[in-house]
Amino acid sequence: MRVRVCVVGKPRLEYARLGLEEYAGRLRKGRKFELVHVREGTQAQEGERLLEASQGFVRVVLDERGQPVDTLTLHKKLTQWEMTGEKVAFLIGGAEGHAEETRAQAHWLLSLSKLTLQHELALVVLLEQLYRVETIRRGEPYHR
Ligand SMILES: C[S@@+](CC[C@H](N)C(=O)[O-])C[C@H]1O[C@@H](n2cnc3c(N)ncnc32)[C@H](O)[C@@H]1O
Repeated sequence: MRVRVCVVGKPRLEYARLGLEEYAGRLRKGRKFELVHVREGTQAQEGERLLEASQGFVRVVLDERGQPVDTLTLHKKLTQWEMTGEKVAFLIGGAEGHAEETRAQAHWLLSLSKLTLQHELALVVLLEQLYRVETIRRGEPYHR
């Protein structure tokens, strides 16, 4: 299955760059994984760019107001989409968060926690969770 992560801007923080490298590297060995950075701008411009980058994909919009899930639920959702041949895109907003229009286009509004995370940190957490799901899919002992 094709999984794309669309994120506003490129990570500037060193820890985020390292986390991104680590988990994006691991993910590229599994499912068809793509990372798309869209240019920063106004909230509306960023929203348009995120929607354009995820055209034709099931859109999972990451937002603290979304549905909180555990890793096994995320795994189940991805498996369902894989079985129906969908491509899935995860959208991470910029410093101002997502525009209302972006949220309105979500197939699923997903929360990583109730806490507001800096967007580069949210990206690293998402990638680690996608990697965790991948290891569950492959029956590897990473997830406990
Ligand atoms: C700094 S946050 C934006 C905060 C903004 N005040 C808001 O109301 O959304 C930047 C991006 O990181 C992601 N993010 C931050 N915390 C999150 C969380 N708890 N769950 C899911 N995504 C989160 C979202 O994609 C969000 O658009």
